[in-house]
Amino acid sequence: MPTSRFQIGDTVMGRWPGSNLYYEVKVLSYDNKTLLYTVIYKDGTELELKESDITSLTIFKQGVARSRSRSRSRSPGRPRRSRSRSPARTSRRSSSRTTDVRKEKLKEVLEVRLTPVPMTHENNSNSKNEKKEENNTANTASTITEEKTETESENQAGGRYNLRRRKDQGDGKTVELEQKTETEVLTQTKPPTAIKTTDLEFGGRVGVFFLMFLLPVAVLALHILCGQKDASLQSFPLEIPSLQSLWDWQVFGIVLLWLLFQAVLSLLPVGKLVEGMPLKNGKTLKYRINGFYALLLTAVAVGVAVYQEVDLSYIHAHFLQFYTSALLIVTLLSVYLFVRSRWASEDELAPGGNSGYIIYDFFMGRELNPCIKNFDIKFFCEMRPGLMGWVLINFAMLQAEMKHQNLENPSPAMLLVNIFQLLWVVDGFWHEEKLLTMMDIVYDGFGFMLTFGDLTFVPFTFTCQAYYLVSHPNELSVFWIITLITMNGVGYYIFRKANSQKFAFRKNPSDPAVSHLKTIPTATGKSLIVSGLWGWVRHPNYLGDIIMGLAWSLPCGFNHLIPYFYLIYLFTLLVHRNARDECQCRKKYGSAWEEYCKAVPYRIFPGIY
Ligand SMILES: NC(=O)C1=CN([C@@H]2O[C@H](COP(=O)(O)OP(=O)(O)OC[C@H]3O[C@@H](n4cnc5c(N)ncnc54)[C@H](OP(=O)(O)O)[C@@H]3O)[C@@H](O)[C@H]2O)C=CC1
Ligand SMILES: CC(C)CCC[C@@H](C)[C@H]1CC=C2C3=C(CC[C@@]21C)[C@@]1(C)CC[C@H](O)C(C)(C)[C@@H]1CC3
Repeated sequence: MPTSRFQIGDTVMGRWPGSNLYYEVKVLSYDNKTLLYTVIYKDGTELELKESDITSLTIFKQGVARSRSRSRSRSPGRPRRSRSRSPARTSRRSSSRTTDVRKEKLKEVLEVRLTPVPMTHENNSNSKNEKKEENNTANTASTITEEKTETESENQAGGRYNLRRRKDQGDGKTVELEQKTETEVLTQTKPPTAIKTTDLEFGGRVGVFFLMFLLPVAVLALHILCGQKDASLQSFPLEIPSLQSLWDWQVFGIVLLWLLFQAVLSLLPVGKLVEGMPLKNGKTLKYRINGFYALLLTAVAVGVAVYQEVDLSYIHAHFLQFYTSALLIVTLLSVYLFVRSRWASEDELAPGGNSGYIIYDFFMGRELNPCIKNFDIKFFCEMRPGLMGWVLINFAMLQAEMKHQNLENPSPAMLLVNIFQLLWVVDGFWHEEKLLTMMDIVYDGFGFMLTFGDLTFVPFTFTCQAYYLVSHPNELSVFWIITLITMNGVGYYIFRKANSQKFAFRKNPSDPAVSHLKTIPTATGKSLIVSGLWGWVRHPNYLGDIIMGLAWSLPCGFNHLIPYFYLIYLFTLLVHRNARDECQCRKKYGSAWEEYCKAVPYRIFPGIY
């Protein structure tokens, strides 16, 4: 009969899963069967820990004192080796790695896997920055991170991997790893088993099956409605196009050339090379951040084409054919992605697209970062052809409007829609690097949903206001123009300020631009901003985006609902995304998140819970 070393009620130091940080915890109970202690952290989080992840207060203090004196006596020339629990930190490391560093990285990755959510948005923080943020939690946490010597770290490694969350948070994803010594981990030939997706989104298999047909049909319906004289929803379906009119080989060729052109631009050796977030296998992919240059070069190419009297209104005249061509490419690409994922190692699979159900996994995407050599197909599709295509199509609609309505200059409504959306796209490319830390890149697989979203949904629905205005002119008074410019400006300010503030804070909380902000410390060492925009609502960046979305639709007037499609989509997507993100934050930050929710009760809209 095993006996426990620590007693119920004892205050001891417990390791936080996925880290080298020790916190003061209270022992709540001991399970003789699993040999696990249930402990409660000061922030209220309850976890199950192994005995080897618990140490008594006295031994812990002696250990810290010993390692401090050791670090003091270290020769000044020898670099201090600091270990991180953050996957982001590793992204700054030199690409020529030593075996030691690789080992350490693998350990970190394994540690990170123990965290309830296999992702982090923290980006490129260096050890100094991270340390600063940890200091925010100094009142609750003690860290031996900096003081650890290599031998100590490695000795400890053996017992580090099976910290277990006390409660499965209901996400159905495995958060437990078998205990392995570091040597076992490094010499194993097979990567650890991938997390199986059991918690299905979007209504599961049946839901995604219908979505897969509904989405393309909905976009088609939107086109038909936007393009026909009477764009009211009641008049649907009026002008159903013949099957023949949906296809044109020349258009298909143009779409292929566009994709190729954007792919070549993305490979140009201009712009900085940055490392993405560490993958499960410990590797990081390198990305060339040259989207802004690619946008400029695309603008030059389009300028030259217009100068050569290429009639861009061709895009308007063949809009449906462009859509069907893109849809065919999306379908073929999704099949390719699904088939190639059969050869992907389990480690390369996305946590959300590995249910074992073909339809579901095809839709959600099995592989996280499908690459051809160094070319990350997902990262490319997410930003390049769709976003650039959006701006190009808008411009083509502007030309089509002048042609169809015999105008010498584009209408103010068309100009506003073009300028507002161009500003957003330029902003996206200017901050392209930040995309690397987003949920879509770090967490979601690349399947039909994202390929469809990136290559057809973005260019063919985000352009619906401009498409609508070609055949539905709307006069705008000066008052309206000023109101819309102000609205877009306010939305953009909130969107940009909130995103930049969070990014700067995650990078370096002591940055003078953000150091004045009030924060709530969390047990993970990261803090949550609780003042300024992030103290107003819990997702101010979404609010800014929605205000902009409204300013993009209002220029089309109030005659029809159809130009408000983007706003309705954005609202639905961001409300769903907010719920998804909050669920993950609750798991990541436990009671600190609850405290944040109490301090900032509104989700996206001020005054609305
Ligand atoms: N137009 C469109 O189609 C779409 C636009 N977008 C836009 O993209 C942008 C990014 O969106 P998205 O990635 O979804 O979400 P966020 O940029 O809001 O990222 C959410 C993460 O931020 C961190 N966080 C949350 N609250 C706080 C806080 N108080 N203090 C510090 N960190 C906090 C958490 O991660 P951690 O703590 O781990 O850092 C959380 O997981 C938004 O502006 C959105 O509007 C997004 C989707 C579609
Ligand atoms: C119902 C559809 C299939 C859903 C598709 C959703 C996608 C179109 C969007 C999901 C998140 C996106 C983002 C951008 C584009 C649209 C998609 C892919 C974004 C890259 C655009 C540029 C911005 O600056 C951004 C903030 C980086 C956006 C991030 C999210």
